[in-house]
Amino acid sequence: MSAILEVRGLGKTFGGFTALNDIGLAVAPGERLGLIGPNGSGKSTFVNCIAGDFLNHSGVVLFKDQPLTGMKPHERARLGLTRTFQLPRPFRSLTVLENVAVPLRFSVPPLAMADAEARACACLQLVGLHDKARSYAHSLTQVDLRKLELARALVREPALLIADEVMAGLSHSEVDQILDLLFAQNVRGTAIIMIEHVMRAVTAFSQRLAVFVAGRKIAEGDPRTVLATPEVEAAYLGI
Ligand SMILES: Nc1ncnc2c1ncn2[C@@H]1O[C@H](COP(=O)(O)OP(=O)(O)OP(=O)(O)O)[C@@H](O)[C@H]1O
Repeated sequence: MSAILEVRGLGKTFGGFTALNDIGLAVAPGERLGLIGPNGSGKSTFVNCIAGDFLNHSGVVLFKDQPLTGMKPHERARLGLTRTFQLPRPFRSLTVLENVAVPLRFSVPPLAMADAEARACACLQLVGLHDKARSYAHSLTQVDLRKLELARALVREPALLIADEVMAGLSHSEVDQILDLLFAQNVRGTAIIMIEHVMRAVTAFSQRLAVFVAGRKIAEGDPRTVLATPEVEAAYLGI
């Protein structure tokens, strides 16, 4: 099969500022791709353009060979392209289970409540939150909020998940929990783009690495090779 995601010539400006400049990137089905770059290099803007939260000013995004132009985020999610947000956005007054069931209630066709809850339960089992299913989202710890954010993105069994800094601020062992969870989901067939500043996690996880600096992709390929290139060392690691 061809790439599950193919981005060609993607550009995004904010007023006169160019946040993304002619980005091309492809992800294979089931692949684990790391996307790194300094603060402000355009990683989240890239995610927002792919997920449909931002309108790109040039270029095209193809998912399963279909151009996504004009499609809203929920329509892209229905196709199997989901993302997490850097700051988890649960419905704080709903329970953990209700939060995960909600996307299924609005799927096409919508699932009945009992079916949605059964699938949500299975997903909570996968991310290790099943014992907190009846807790309210506002009562969760940071790591559990990240797991809930992931569960909400994973409950539809997406073909591609974009995990945008899901490990920020977590302890060493909490990072390992999230890594295990992402590896397990990848084994189930989901391609994953990991955007992360936690370098040990992104290098352990990624089969391929892409590096953004100032809105441009400056390197892409095998992680070791990419990290050893002088341009990446200079621009990203500040060496
Ligand atoms: N809505 C917006 N309006 C104006 N400028 C924006 C907007 N969103 C992002 N930018 C700018 O675009 C650039 C890229 O930001 P972006 O958040 O994509 O970077 P990033 O690589 O994800 O950074 P970080 O690692 O800190 O999350 C930054 O200079 C940022 O200030």
